[in-house]
Amino acid sequence: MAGKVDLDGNPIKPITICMIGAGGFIGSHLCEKLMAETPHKVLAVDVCNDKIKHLLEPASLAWADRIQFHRINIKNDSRLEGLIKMADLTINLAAICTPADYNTRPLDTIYSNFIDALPVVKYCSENGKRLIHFSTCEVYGKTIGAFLPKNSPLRQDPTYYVLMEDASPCIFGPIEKQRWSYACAKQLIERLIYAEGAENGLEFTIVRPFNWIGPRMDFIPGIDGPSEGVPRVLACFSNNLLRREPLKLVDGGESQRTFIYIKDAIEAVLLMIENPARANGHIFNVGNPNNEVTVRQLAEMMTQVYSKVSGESSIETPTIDVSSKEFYGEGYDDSDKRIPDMTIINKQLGWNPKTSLWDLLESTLTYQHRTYAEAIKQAMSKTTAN
Ligand SMILES: NC(=O)c1ccc[n+]([C@@H]2O[C@H](COP(=O)([O-])OP(=O)(O)OC[C@H]3O[C@@H](n4cnc5c(N)ncnc54)[C@H](O)[C@@H]3O)[C@@H](O)[C@H]2O)c1
Ligand SMILES: O=C(O)[C@H]1O[C@H](OP(=O)(O)OP(=O)(O)OC[C@H]2O[C@@H](n3ccc(=O)[nH]c3=O)[C@H](O)[C@@H]2O)[C@H](O)[C@@H](O)[C@@H]1O
Repeated sequence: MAGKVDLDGNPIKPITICMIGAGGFIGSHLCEKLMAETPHKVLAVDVCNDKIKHLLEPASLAWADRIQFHRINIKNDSRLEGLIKMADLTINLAAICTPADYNTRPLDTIYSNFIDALPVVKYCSENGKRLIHFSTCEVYGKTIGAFLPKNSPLRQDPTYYVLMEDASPCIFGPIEKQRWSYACAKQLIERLIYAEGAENGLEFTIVRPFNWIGPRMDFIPGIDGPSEGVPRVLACFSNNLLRREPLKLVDGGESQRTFIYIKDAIEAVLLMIENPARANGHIFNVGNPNNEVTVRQLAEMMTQVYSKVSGESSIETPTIDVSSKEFYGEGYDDSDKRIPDMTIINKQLGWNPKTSLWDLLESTLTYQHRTYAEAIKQAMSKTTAN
């Protein structure tokens, strides 16, 4: 670790990071990376710490004096400002960020993604502290191409679908499509942060993740989350595979996504942390443009990979179609296609994703099988016995 330099050859000084939402999927991987590979300290803020317990206990861990957990709900806790003041950098990950909530709990979604993020921005700005804020690729909404006639050759032209931080518009559906409550709240907090930078000199970086996936993402309903809960697609499909039930394709599974392995994405975040001069003032797409599939193709790949890692043959009807109204309820809508432009992150940080979709699914589904298969079997046999 000693002697590590940044991208411009300057020595990297150890810093203290206030990480809000550290107990979630991305936070847990970022904490792991910071503890294992850097000298930085983390003040980990979250309402729960299940996903980082292995980094907090036992006290004999090599990094024990570099990570502290603070159980704080940022909605209403006066300790937050003190922690931000103690740190050199604040990273805000806290948010409601599962699509099943956007149309069913739009108020909680807007409060979580905008109102609750406001004091964090304000404390950073007032105290002259650097902020890395987690936004989302959903701020782009739908592509321009989605509005072209179905048979238009322009749909094949990247100008109409590649998403660029400094050029693409943000295209959301009507207000009654409450799906967009999340994207709209994230867009407004981005604009506020940008304005704090322009008017008050806030040093900020905004991250727009494009479907980061991997171990510890969300929960498996009925095992480590509510039975009726609907997590993001990786956990939904994992749950179906573990229970040997068909994977549900919403509205035909035609939407397209690019998936990136969490470990590749965390490398990009570490570069932002350790290269402030190159990251400040920028908005970065972080995704893998080479890993594009339709949701239907994702279901087929996951079925094949799960069969390989579990040694179980796949079921006779591996997928079924469901309507979005049935699956998510009234007010759902969808992004059609998400290809990140990589120009800015390449130029500023020289970063590129590495892991193919096949490889990332193999390591992730190996983890899902190892972590949950036994618990699911037991839960299912209990249900049958009752
Ligand atoms: N995973 C992705 O691919 C992805 C994609 C786009 C954007 N993002 C953004 O990245 C961030 C992190 O996402 P994630 O996938 O790790 O989600 P996550 O739900 O696993 O983590 C969010 C964490 O924030 C905590 N949190 C929420 N509200 C809080 C509050 N009021 N006080 C304290 N803690 C609170 C939660 O307990 C949770 O541990 C979010 O802002 C999300 O919008 C993630
Ligand atoms: O990950 C991201 O980059 C962003 O996008 C996600 O949104 P989305 O990709 O729509 O969410 P998923 O739940 O992962 O769904 C992906 C697609 O799979 C479909 N789906 C989901 C679950 C399922 O069981 N079946 C199914 O067909 C959805 O309708 C959607 O088209 C979430 O909004 C955020 O976590 C994040 O901001």
